[in-house]
Amino acid sequence: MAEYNRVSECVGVITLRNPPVNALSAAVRQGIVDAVQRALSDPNVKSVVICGQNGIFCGGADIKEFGSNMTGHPLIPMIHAIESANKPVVAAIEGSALGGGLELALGCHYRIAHSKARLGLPEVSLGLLPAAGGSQRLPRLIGVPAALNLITTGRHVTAAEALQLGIVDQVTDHNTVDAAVKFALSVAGRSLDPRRISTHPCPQQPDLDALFEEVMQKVRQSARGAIAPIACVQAVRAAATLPYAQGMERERELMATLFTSGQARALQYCFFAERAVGRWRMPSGARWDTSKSRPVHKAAVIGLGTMGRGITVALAQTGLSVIAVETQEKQLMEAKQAISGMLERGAKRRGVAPALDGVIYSQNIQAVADVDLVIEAVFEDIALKTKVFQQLSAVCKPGTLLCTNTSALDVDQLASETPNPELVVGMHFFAPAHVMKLLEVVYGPRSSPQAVATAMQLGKKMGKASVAVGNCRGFVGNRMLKPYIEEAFFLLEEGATPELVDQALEEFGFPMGVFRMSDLSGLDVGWRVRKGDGLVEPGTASGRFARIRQGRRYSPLGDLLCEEGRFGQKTGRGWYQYDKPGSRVARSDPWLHSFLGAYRAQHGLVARRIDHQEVLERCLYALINEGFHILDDGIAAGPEDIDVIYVSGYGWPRHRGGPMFYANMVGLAKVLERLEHYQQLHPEVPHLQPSSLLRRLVASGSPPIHKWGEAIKKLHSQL
Ligand SMILES: C[C@H](O)[C@H](C)C(=O)SCCNC(=O)CCNC(=O)[C@H](O)C(C)(C)COP(=O)([O-])OP(=O)([O-])OC[C@H]1O[C@@H](n2cnc3c(N)ncnc32)[C@H](O)[C@@H]1OP(=O)([O-])[O-]
Repeated sequence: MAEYNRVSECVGVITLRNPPVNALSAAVRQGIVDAVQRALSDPNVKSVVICGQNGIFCGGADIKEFGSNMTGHPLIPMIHAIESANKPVVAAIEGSALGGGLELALGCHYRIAHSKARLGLPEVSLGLLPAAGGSQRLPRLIGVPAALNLITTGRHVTAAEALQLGIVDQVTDHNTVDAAVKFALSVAGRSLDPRRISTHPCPQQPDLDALFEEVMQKVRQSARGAIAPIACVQAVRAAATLPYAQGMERERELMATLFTSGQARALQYCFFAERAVGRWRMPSGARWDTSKSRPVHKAAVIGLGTMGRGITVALAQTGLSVIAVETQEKQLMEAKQAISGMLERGAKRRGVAPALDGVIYSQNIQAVADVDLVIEAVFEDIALKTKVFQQLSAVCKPGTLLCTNTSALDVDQLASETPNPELVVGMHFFAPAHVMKLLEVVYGPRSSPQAVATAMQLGKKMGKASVAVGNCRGFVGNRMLKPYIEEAFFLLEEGATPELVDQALEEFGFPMGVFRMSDLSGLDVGWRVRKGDGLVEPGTASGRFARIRQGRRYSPLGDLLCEEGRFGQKTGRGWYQYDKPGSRVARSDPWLHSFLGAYRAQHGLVARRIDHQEVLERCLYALINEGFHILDDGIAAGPEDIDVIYVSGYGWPRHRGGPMFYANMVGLAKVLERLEHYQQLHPEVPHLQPSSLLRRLVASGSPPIHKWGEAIKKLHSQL
């Protein structure tokens, strides 16, 4: 709701009250309408200030209302009534003014912001566009290019940048409401016509068509199938070419195409899923709100290879002091240089001083004796990691949390090498660790809730999307990736090409298909893991048993390429060819195509036509099916955990919501039917065998995704 007071005798102050972000719910909108009416009809009131309680102006329209029929006073006429008021209305912006919140402020005649405030129109990140006049008023206020940038990216700007752009009139370091009241007093009685943004013509832009063409091309390229960014460009074009009223009509039309779209639902699901994973819970019943994290003032990183360097930077950027340990002197010197460079570049981008002094380098593991938390990032070898954990147990002070950055090894096995297994968790970062958002916090059966709480808290502090998952081979992300990659290999055997498979996945929205991604990360990485799994035996890549390993279908295609030294970009040859080792532009390789032909002939395989639909169904449904096994095993607490992992760490297109959300959109019965179809065709492929949880969910009427949690609990209780 919105509260109304009169201060300084003649200033009406309207305070939005809807914790935690004063979202413009129906009650708040009605409260504003009533309060504005009171202020305008009170002869004692000369000017008005609008602000938000608890140091935040307004987080925009209430996203929770989008799922149901919108009721209450509409936003557009509410804002119009403020703009056309005959008394100056000043917005006092603290914390955030986002989406409808900024649109409300743009309807006011003046805007005062606190220096720490953030402003923006992030609707595009929810699959929408600024639909309360923002797409028409912002270009009129700050010009077309700047408005296009803010609206198509959805980025938040600082108060300083907002002042420079002309969005706000004043920035203060003091109490913003007081500053706004003082300002409101100073502008009482002034003409307001020049302050009604909607009445302004849009600043002329030379060569408008060329600008919009260029922006639309860029947006289409980066959108990868998302429709909202394109609609945002079209809405701003309306502002630049049409009178305000017609522009508003165009804004309304475009919003109508987006509001009920599957993409908007997927992106709003992601918004809430990213907040839901912070409310973690373990099968033991331990939860985020009943488990206290330990304070971490000092941390350490053991092993300064690529991952160790990125982790050190991510920790140092939080302001923590970090001990970075590397036993090899040459490696240590190289790491120091690399880390300093990353810290300086990061600080420059964020406009802050680099935290170089926060990192202490050492060759001696003794140096970590008094830290609160250690992250081990040495080479992915269980024997080496075990030795490091034994050394740490001997060196570290009591209570120090021992975390491993392993991407696939058994966290509980490492824990068993220490006297306090409850202090051991996995912190699985993704390369580059100081850039990639995702962090899998892996708990073993003996990890304490406090250890999980501390790792999750540290992840949040590093700005990571931290997801708590159980310990198993490959945890969640890599475990689901395995059947996805295997299906891609099988499709090559049956007639597909890397180009066809990658094109299907990239049109779906992935930044890179399986084979381009494999060339980037290096084919030898997967080869080493398959060797570790005992799947690769010398000389078994040909002959009758080449395509059956451990009792199931196996494709040695990747192994054969590695035996040829084709590791991908780093060798200039992989599934594609590259101009030279290290270059990134993939080109079709005739050698690879004739190799596939020869391989099929050798194994009596006849190539057949494979379409994009089959590629998507086999690769994505195999991945999703593993997701259901993971939910059934309790390794992930809910579908949101899996979806946040895939969207923030594996390139799953955000406008598709994530693998489990996508399965829900496609329909669980359809996913089950297609898996059964392919399983019949390929009985030697166990990962196509539908998960029993999927079967049971379909049998129980395919409940909507937000009901899966309770449905799974109920199904488990019936077992
Ligand atoms: C017509 C108009 O054109 C259109 C159509 C629109 O206006 S569309 C809407 C456009 N607005 C946005 O895109 C802004 C979205 N919000 C944010 O970016 C951030 O929230 C924040 C404002 C920067 C604060 O960050 P935070 O880190 O301090 O807290 P939090 O954990 O994120 O959020 C705290 C709690 O508030 C909830 N919440 C936040 N914003 C909300 C919103 N707009 N509606 C409903 N709930 C919201 C959130 O789910 C969480 O709930 P819970 O998990 O505790 O139950």
